[in-house]
Formats: sequence, C-alpha cells, structure tokens
Amino acid sequence: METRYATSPEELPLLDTAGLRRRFLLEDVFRPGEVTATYSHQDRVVIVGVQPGPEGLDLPTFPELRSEFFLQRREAGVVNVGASGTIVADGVTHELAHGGCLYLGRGTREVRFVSGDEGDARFYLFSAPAHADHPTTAVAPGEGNRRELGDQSTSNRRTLNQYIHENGVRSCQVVMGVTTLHDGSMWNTLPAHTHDRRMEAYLYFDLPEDARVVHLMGERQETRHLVMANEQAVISPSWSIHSGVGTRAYSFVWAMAGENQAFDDMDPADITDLH
Ligand SMILES: O=C(O)C(=O)C[C@H](O)C(=O)CO
Ligand SMILES: [Zn+2]
Repeated sequence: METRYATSPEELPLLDTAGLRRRFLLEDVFRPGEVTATYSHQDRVVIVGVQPGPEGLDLPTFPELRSEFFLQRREAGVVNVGASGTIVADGVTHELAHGGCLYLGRGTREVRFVSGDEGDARFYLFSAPAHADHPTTAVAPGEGNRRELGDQSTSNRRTLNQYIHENGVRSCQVVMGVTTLHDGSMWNTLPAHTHDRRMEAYLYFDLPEDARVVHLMGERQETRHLVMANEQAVISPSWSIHSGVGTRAYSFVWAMAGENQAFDDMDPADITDLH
C-alpha cells in the first residue's frame, strides 16, 4: 500500500508538475489481476482498485492498518467502472453492473471480487474509518437520488447520482456517487466549491483513451491543474476546489469523508474569483 501524507494549502504553490502528480494523482488505480491501495492522510481514506479475472481476488488487509481484516474498523463504498462482476461479502453475492455501487459495512470479514463473462470488472473502492455497523447494500446504476445540474449553454450539463448519502444508503462517513456529463458538455463541478469539513476524491471513467480531463485544484485564488487520463483518481484536500474540463464527455465517481455528510454543505467559488 502506498502512503500519501496530507498537504497544506501553503505547500501547493511550491510544487512543480511532477510534485503535484506525486501527491494528488493516482495514475495506476487498476492493474489486471491485482489489488492496488493508497492510504491518504487526508481524513485517513484508503483508495483501492481491484481488477480481478473470472477466478476472483480477495480484499486483503495491509500492515499499515494494523487490523485483522480490512473492514475491521472501516467501511467502504465500491463502484464498478468495468464490465459486470460480483462482490461476495461474507458469503452473500452482489451483482454489480457497470456504474453500480455497493456499500460494505464495518465488520465485513471476507470480500471477494469476481469478473463476469464479458471481460474484467474494475472495482473502485473508497474507504474511511467507521464507528458503527451499517448494512451492506447494493444500488443499481442510476437508481440513486438523481440531480440534474448545469446547462448545455455553459457546457456543464450533467446527471449526478447520489448512492451512499444521508437520505439513501447509510454509512458512518462515506458519501459516494457518480456524475455523468451529457454529450457535448465538458465541465464538471462548475461553479467549483470547497467543503472544509470533508475531503473528496474523483475517479474519472468512460473517457476515451485519446481524451484527457484537465482537473483544477488548489485554493480558489491559487489554482493548479493536473492532466488526467481514463480511470485515474485525484485526491482533493478539504481546502481545495475540484473541478475539471474534458476534451470529451465522461463520468466520474466522487466520494467524500470527514466531519459531516451534508452534501450541500459547500462553499461555492464564483467563476470570477478563480485565479
Ligand atoms: O458534477 C458535480 O457537480 C459533482 O459531481 C460534484 C461532486 O459531487 C462534489 O464535488 C460533491 O461535493
Ligand atoms: Zn465537492
């Protein structure tokens, strides 16, 4: 497991492109037949990528966690961004189509990821410390709480699906969903925002191989950018905006953890305030 320590807002402007990418970008979330994991000290979240074959892969625990099993003191949300697959959690099988979500509650001992017949599933897992048990629950793609956002005239028309949230599948900390840009729209999360009570991570997916997303981050008066490819993730500290523009339409998994779960508790950044 890779460890990423927390970054303060004062440090960000001192980083060059390589430094920014080292701290915030997860370039290789998925590797065939492997489980990858990154421990971020921003709210102690762990981001895991699992690309199993048909024979399957188990979710291991990691020495850094000092726990008997991964979810001993943690919970996790999972979204499948690959072909259909299944997750077997303590003997119960959950089918996950492309874009489907599964909440895994604290105390789940055995988690096995398996790909179906159509090719490799790619499971993106976002985990945070948990202090209560909530039931493991699946949500089919598009079955969350839907919000239509943006407008074609500002190239930011998108559908946001909240899966794990205060009024949906319950959790201790994790808030998770998927946003999909409408064809011809390129901008996500514009106007941008911060939420000082929660960190957030984005995983961009369904982006063609020859396309990129220019992801904006940093304090609103001191922004930087990362050029990101399909199925790469980015860590956004609570003080950082997180917004992006693609060269094509795309989807992204967003996931947050921290002090509260109030989705609308955010401080908008006027477009004219960005520097
Ligand atoms: O398109 C959007 O806007 C989003 O998806 C925003 C994220 O959900 C987010 O940043 C929540 O804080
Ligand atoms: Zn946000």
